[in-house]
Amino acid sequence: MTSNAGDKGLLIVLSGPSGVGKGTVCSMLRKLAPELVYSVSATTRSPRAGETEGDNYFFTSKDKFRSMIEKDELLEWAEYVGNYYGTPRSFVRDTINAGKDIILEIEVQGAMKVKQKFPEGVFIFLMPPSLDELKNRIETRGTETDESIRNRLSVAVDEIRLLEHYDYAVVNDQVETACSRIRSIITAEHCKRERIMPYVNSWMEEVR
Ligand SMILES: Nc1ncnc2c1ncn2[C@@H]1O[C@H](COP(=O)(O)OP(=O)(O)OP(=O)(O)O)[C@@H](O)[C@H]1O
Ligand SMILES: Nc1nc2c(ncn2[C@@H]2O[C@H](COP(=O)(O)O)[C@@H](O)[C@H]2O)c(=O)[nH]1
Repeated sequence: MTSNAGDKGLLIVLSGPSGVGKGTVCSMLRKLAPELVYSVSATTRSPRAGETEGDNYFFTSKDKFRSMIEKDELLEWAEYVGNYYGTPRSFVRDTINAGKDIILEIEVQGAMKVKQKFPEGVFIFLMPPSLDELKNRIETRGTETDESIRNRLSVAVDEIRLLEHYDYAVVNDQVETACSRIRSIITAEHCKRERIMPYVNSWMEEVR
């Protein structure tokens, strides 16, 4: 959904532990809600099979990543299980200034940094139906080494503890249902921000 002319778009942050299904939910949202814009992050991790430059991530060296930090080109960045991840600032700024809604799919440390800088953002935490199911999902995805799975699961509980700092929790039981919940949140946030009082006042003038 795009905002009224002249208004800024929403900055939506989708976080949650590794393997909960953030990427899967975002892929389906891309189909169901093509008007939403997706922020592509920079990372120092290696591409997985099937991942492409500029679509999944901007894959960068540690030196290049440090230079992006020094030049203040990142809205936020974090170190996550041995690699750096960060959100290019200019794309986010240009998108919301153009009145379009943008989604950042990022981990919790980065989300909290965005919240400090941009408290008017919409912060959504994607929850697994259970910790066993989270483990099952990250294992069956088949992309991580045993060590990476252990590291990712070991930070998951601390990540879930930060849930209270988010505006919404969405359980990813079924992908379609989770997408529908997220779309409802976006619609509600637009309704909350629309300046309806001028319209209401003009109707009231007519009935007076
Ligand atoms: N609702 C769901 N029900 C069952 N399986 C799911 C569901 N959502 C995602 N999955 C599966 O769980 C695995 C992890 O999903 P995904 O890669 O989207 O997670 P992620 O949160 O983006 O992980 P990461 O943070 O590591 O990138 C995938 O194999 C995906 O197909
Ligand atoms: N703080 C940030 N976290 C990010 C960003 N882009 C992705 N992520 C998160 O990192 C983990 C690991 O991702 P993976 O692709 O290696 O599985 C996951 O939680 C992502 O959401 C970012 O720009 N900043």
